[in-house]
Amino acid sequence: MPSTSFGVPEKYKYQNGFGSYHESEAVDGALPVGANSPQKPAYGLYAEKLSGTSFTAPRHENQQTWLYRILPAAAHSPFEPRESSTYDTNPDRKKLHQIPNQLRWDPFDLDESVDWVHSLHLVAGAGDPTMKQGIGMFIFAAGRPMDPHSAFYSADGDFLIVLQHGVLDIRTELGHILVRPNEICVIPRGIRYNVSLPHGPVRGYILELYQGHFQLPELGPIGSNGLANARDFQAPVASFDEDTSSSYEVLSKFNGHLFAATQNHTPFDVVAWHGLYYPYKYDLGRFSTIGSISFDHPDPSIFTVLTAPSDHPGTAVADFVVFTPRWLVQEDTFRPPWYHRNTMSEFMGLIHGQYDAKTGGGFQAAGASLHNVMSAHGPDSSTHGKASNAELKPMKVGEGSMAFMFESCLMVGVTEWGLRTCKKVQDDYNAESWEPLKPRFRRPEKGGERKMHLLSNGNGAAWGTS
Ligand SMILES: O=C(O)Cc1cc(O)ccc1O
Ligand SMILES: [Fe+2]
Repeated sequence: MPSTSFGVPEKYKYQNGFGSYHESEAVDGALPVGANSPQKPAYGLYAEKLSGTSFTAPRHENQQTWLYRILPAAAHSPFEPRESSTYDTNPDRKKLHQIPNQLRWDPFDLDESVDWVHSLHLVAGAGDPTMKQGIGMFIFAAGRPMDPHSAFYSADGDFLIVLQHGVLDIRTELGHILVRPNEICVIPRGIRYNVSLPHGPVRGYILELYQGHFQLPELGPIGSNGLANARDFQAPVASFDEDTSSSYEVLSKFNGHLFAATQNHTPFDVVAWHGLYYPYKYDLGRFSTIGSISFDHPDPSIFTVLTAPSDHPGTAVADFVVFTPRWLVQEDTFRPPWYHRNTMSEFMGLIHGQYDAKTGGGFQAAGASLHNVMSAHGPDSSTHGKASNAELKPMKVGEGSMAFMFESCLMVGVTEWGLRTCKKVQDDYNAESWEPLKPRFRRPEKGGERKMHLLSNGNGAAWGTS
């Protein structure tokens, strides 16, 4: 296999940029010039359009891609239902338990017996893919490559894949993506792909977005750079096979159910493509983290990598937020997150290391937690004890660690699998985390003890205290 100068195989070349118009041809001249659908596309290819938004979506949201392929995707037998009694990603509302409890899961097991398609477990979600509304949160754990003569797609939404263990070799219609530790990958609705596992078992989390697409958050006063920079997102280059004589299976996740169709040609026959609708990956190590350099703990929205907005500005159906290694330098500040109850729901996972708000040991890599709408939470008792007495010198937290959050404006329900079948829910979460907190209130002996922080002249306080 040809290699680049860095030893990375040629097939894993990428084009850089988020939301960028990209074009790629594996054979010179395969992309038509100045037109999308010529009467006879070059080399006898078929032109096929793949739309990720309605045709008439506003220009800044519009995402369409033109594919030039050996045979159109439509050339297959009718889809048949598959494994309907066992395939368990169906997000039917009746199966979701909406409960106010704080939930935490022990690390999910690796499962070497299944491939990618059968590795998907819906843990929690809200909404309904048939209405193109809401989200699904999945755990995946697989140990077998997909049959190389198969391709999978989800008609339900975009997959944001957060890899926790192993390496994913994803062959998509638009080219290859190698997802390595600490990387995430987005595969938009409808794109067909095959997952093989070059380094053995894999495990991780998926946020499926039933509505819209992910975008970079606004930067506001931060300015034009910072957080996830557009240039660090990588899309594949065109790469194709020519097999038109053996049998392939196309698997579809359609409203959470599995369907299969057969065809006598490879689904990976796209010789060239151009457009705005494509899969991409991002290395979380490239996230340029921003924080307070004076006092107080800022909202975690400053850690947003990608956001999927609702119709209401500033309110996300899903934010993907990362807690990266970072310096904390705030003066006179309780540095971990404050105790809080939020209108948004928060599903958290840990890729590796230790999350600085939960040092009690119960939140582990490959585990998860859910703090639903208005469910009270915050640092566990051990973290509170340490942080309220810590010497406030500059301190690096999260070294070697990567925690993340799927935050949503929607109330999230937990599936039967998430609540019971997986057998990972911790029954001592509250008892270990917050119930041990002791009252610390004491009445002032005389006068007040109102303090102003170091940077203020204190005038405001002086009027109100003795
Ligand atoms: O609950 C959590 O650990 C996530 C979180 C982190 C933070 O810094 C502020 C608020 C918040 O919900
Ligand atoms: Fe929180």
